[in-house]
Amino acid sequence: MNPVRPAIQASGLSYAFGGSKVLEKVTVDVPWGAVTALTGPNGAGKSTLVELLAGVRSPLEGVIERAEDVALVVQRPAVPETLCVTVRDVVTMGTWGDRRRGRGPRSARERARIVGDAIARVEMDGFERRPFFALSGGQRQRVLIAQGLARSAEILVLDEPAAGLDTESQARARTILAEEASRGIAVLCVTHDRADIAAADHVIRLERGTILS
Ligand SMILES: Nc1ncnc2c1ncn2[C@@H]1O[C@H](COP(=O)(O)OP(=O)(O)OP(=O)(O)O)[C@@H](O)[C@H]1O
Repeated sequence: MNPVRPAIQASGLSYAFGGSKVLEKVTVDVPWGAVTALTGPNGAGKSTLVELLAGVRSPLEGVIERAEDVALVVQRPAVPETLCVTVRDVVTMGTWGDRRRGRGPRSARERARIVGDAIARVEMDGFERRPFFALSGGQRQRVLIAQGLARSAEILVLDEPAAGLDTESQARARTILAEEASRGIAVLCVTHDRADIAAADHVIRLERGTILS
């Protein structure tokens, strides 16, 4: 983590689906040690922007510099019953990300500790052996947040992590993000929630594919 450079620096990002422009020369910095909320109306381009920032999509134009690996928490997916992964499996997948670089857990015991801690933080302990498909939408979302935490990445990007959560779980998710930022990592969170926006250290507003200053 280099405090001089932002965690993510992106400039002049443009993106289109087919012929229709979704992002138009967007420039954003994501700072270290803070929660940055990304907000704006439906269709503004928030998911597209976080996918570009996380490296899931490539921009048509513009430059993105990431100081570290990014953990991306996607919106809760619908999963078929034939996908027999458990809650523990889904969270454990979060620890696989850095195997190429030898940065993952050093032992099975360490992996189990990371996974157990992440599950406990989203208050899903007791559900470890449950099939992921059998969870409610909000429970799946909490498990995906735990997967993001288990990545132990320096940059955490979440696409509407509070969608479908009850009020108590939303507050818990907000606390978790603040805790992550307070240990110095960069947190970028797409949200429509007023309390999330009020609690964020920085707010980026996107409207029709451009940043409102
Ligand atoms: N796979 C796709 N194919 C074609 N168009 C798409 C696709 N995904 C998104 N779009 C379009 O790109 C625009 C931006 O979508 P995006 O999902 O980034 O918005 P958003 O701000 O995240 O919206 P929401 O708040 O509803 O989640 C929308 O007009 C949307 O219809």
